[in-house]
Amino acid sequence: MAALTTTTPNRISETFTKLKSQWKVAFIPYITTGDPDLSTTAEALKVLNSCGSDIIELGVPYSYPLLDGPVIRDSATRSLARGTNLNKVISMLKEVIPQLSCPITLMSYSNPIINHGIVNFMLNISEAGISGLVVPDVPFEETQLLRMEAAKNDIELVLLTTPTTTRDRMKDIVQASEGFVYLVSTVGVTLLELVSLLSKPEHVKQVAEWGADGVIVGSAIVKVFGEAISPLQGLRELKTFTKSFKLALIDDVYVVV
Ligand SMILES: O=P(O)(O)OC[C@@H](O)[C@@H](O)c1c[nH]c2ccccc12
Repeated sequence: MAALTTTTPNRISETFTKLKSQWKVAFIPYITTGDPDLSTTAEALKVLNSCGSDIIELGVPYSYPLLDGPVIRDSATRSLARGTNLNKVISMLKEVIPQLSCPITLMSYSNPIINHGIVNFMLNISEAGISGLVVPDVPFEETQLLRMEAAKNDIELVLLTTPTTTRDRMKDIVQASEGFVYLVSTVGVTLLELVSLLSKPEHVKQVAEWGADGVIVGSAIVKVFGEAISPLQGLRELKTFTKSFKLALIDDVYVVV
């Protein structure tokens, strides 16, 4: 049982330590579970894994994804319309994660977690092989219970900051966050600039050159499935797309200071 093992080889923090020692920047694609359907998500995870993703961020669809942009919001709506729920997500992950070599971070709004029960949720995702968790709608001050239950199950709880987070609060968040600290580039003008920036491989490269330890690409990847004429076509495009992003990050040597 994963929850009881003392050494989890696939910790997010270990992945970053390894990449940093090689002067590499983590490539982290985001996809929404169940869009277009759960079996395609399972295949997409295998494609992302085999194309060199360092970590994969997987979204649990939610009906009020207030912190998401239009592309991810639409993909959550499509997924929920197909009947995706947390139990189905967990069962799918139990099957697929053993076939992957990169760690998976789950992204879920607080509501599905609370409905499932926090204690059960952490136990179940840990048993499924999940390594990290992002809960974007819980303010840092209210993350204590989540952090405690995550720690019991060897799940790294990733905390978020934004460009407007005060210095003092940011210090506390950086100290408490596990795996990595998620700098959300989605406030005001920064939002528009950075979101549009991260839609092409060269943009990812630019962010890496600014000194980030990793880059997360969500909307641009999710769009591939939204626009594909079939799940199979979506998977094909996902492959090409992921390879081009990954290539942009490895075709140069970065010195991150
Ligand atoms: O879509 P972008 O701009 O490429 O960024 C990834 C981001 O969408 C993903 O990590 C994410 C999905 N849902 C979120 C909620 C809050 C913050 C971040 C997220």
